[in-house]
Amino acid sequence: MEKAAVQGDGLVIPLIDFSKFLGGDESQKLETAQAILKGFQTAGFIYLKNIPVTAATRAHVFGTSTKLFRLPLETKLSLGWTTPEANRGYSAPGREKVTQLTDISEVEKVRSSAPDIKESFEIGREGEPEHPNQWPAEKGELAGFRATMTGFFEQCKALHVEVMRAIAVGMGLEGSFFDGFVDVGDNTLRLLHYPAVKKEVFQINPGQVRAGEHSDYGSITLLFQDSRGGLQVKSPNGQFVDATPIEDTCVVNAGDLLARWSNDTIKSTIHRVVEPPQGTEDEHPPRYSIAYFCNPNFKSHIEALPGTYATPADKKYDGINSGQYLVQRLTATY
Ligand SMILES: O=C(O)CCC(=O)C(=O)O
Ligand SMILES: [Fe+2]
Repeated sequence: MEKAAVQGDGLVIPLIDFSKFLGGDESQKLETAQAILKGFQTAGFIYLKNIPVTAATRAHVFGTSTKLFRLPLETKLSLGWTTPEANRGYSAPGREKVTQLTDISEVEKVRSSAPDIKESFEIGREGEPEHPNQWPAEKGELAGFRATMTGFFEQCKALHVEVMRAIAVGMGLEGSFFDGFVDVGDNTLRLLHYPAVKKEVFQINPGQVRAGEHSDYGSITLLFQDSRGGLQVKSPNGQFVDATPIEDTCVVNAGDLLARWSNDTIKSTIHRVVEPPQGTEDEHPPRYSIAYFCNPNFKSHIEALPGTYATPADKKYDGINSGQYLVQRLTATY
């Protein structure tokens, strides 16, 4: 077995070679699927290496993301995020305060005390006439932006399908069990930029973070981080543990809807982004990351998966529509 990607305070996040699921023989496939499921059941997080999204593609997408955030604020604001139903476009620093709080007035209080130091840009599935993506003008540095991002969106969509196949195999279900639940690609590609920030900002306000603690909402999230660090995952004992970047890996975490779908046999674990651990300068350099939030098709009805309960009375949650669930969660956050 591979050395764990992260280990501390009772939290063990495995590092898993995904090529052994995609291209291995039957026993490698099964063993890898079981390791993936176990990672989601115990930590809620895994690191995958040897995924089909190449290092060159990832580097190109990060470079393109950097260019977007270099646009004048005014231009970015003209592409602004509008509604939870659309969930597309630009959010300026302080706009979204991710938190576990669902009471709007509580969220408001937290937001005004220490807003997240980040800006983001969300891209949804193409071909939804009611919710078009907010593309920047294809000129100068931004020429090719749309093609780059839609291409990456499709690759991540395919990776979601494959990770769900691994979960199905791990659970002893038909490998294709989830295919009809995830084939539409009702997912969100979020480009994230955490601007350079003076270290004293964190000293003056001990509650200051780059992104507040939260769990994700959907099935799984594919998270690509640069080499800066700062991502932390909450351990079963309640401490935040550094999820240190490992080159050429993708961090994958389970979201609340997958936890619910699995009757809480899979964990959706709290995480956040704080001041990076290292650095001798008086300012932290910017950090870029890319989160691809996967969801079951918005039309899907989500209720406890076969094998996750003994009798119907053991089902912890009522069935719920995937799209409605997501809009509910987003409404509480923005
Ligand atoms: O930037 C990161 O590393 C994490 C971002 C995140 O957790 C989120 O946007 O949900
Ligand atoms: Fe997250």
